[in-house]
Amino acid sequence: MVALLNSSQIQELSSQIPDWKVEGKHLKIVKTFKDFIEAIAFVNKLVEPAETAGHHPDLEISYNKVTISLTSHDAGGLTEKDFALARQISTLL
Ligand SMILES: C[C@H](O)[C@H](O)[C@H]1CNC2=NC(N)=NC(=O)C2=N1
Repeated sequence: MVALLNSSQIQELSSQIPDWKVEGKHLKIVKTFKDFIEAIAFVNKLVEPAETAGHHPDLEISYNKVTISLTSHDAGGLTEKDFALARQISTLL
């Protein structure tokens, strides 16, 4: 299991991904698409990087809006894995 990050590490890493918000033990971003089809197409693009990383986002889809929430369930908070996946997801947005 990867180690939990401390608050100064979280502050430093989150400054590199300004589109994402730190909300408690999660990194969050909300992205709006043209319609449900495009929202789902985007969600499908997350499968490959998540499987490769062995780390998976929590997803909420509401019509054309996708909320992505990242946390390390096993560690009980934010780890380097969450930031690595957030940086990767940002390249798809
Ligand atoms: C065995 C496997 O590595 C674990 O079940 C993984 C899978 N993906 C995961 N993803 C996230 N976000 N947190 C986890 O703790 C987690 N655990």
